[in-house]
Amino acid sequence: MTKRVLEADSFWLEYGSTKILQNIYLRVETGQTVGLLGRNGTGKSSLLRMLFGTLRGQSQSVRVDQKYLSHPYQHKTLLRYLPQHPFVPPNLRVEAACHAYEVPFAALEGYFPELGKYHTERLGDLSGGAQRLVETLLILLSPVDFVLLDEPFSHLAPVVVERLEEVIRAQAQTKGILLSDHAYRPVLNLSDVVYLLVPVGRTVLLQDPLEELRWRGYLP
Ligand SMILES: Nc1ncnc2c1ncn2[C@@H]1O[C@H](COP(=O)(O)OP(=O)(O)OP(=O)(O)O)[C@@H](O)[C@H]1O
Repeated sequence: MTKRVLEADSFWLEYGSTKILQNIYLRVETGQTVGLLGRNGTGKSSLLRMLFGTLRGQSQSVRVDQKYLSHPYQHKTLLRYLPQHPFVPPNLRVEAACHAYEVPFAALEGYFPELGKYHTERLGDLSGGAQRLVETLLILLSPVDFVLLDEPFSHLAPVVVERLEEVIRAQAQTKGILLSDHAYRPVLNLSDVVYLLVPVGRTVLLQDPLEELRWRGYLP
């Protein structure tokens, strides 16, 4: 299978006179998981939204296989994005959501048999954690080349996080996965490459992640 490469650079984002992003370079290949860490408010979610194309900054360059894309989200088989907050309409049933995202319900159930009973439930009637898990799987198992995951581990019990790590590992055989989460251990376990977003709005490619995360003040 031919490798595809997603790149972000020249991102410039200001809210009013506050600079958020200004010196960004990030690269994800299919077959690879890339971690994105950073303290609260450094701009990780903004970066992911700009990469997806739904947030426009003062400038941005998103390229796939060296070709510039102005609205990446419009390329249906290219990439999908898991936002931090619920995004599936709460009155939609799980089976209908699967259909909309082109993910067979059996695939969800295959990884998490306990989701089997929710087939005809409305998303909004699930527990917060179950809803988050279903939404994360819808994105992760989508038939696309790249997935952007913003805090996929939040709201999940540790045992579920561990199993979700396995799903990410399996999907990263063919997809490029950009993973941002404060649960840094799973991020470091899974990632082939790790970037740290440091103030003001600059990505640093980490050579020795644990060591550098300590001396840069991300870890205590
Ligand atoms: N619409 C907006 N208007 C003004 N400021 C905003 C807006 N959206 C985000 N910000 C600011 O931009 C900064 C970056 O926010 P963002 O959510 O991207 O950070 P983050 O690194 O994802 O944070 P966290 O780890 O806490 O989720 C924050 O200081 C936030 O307050």
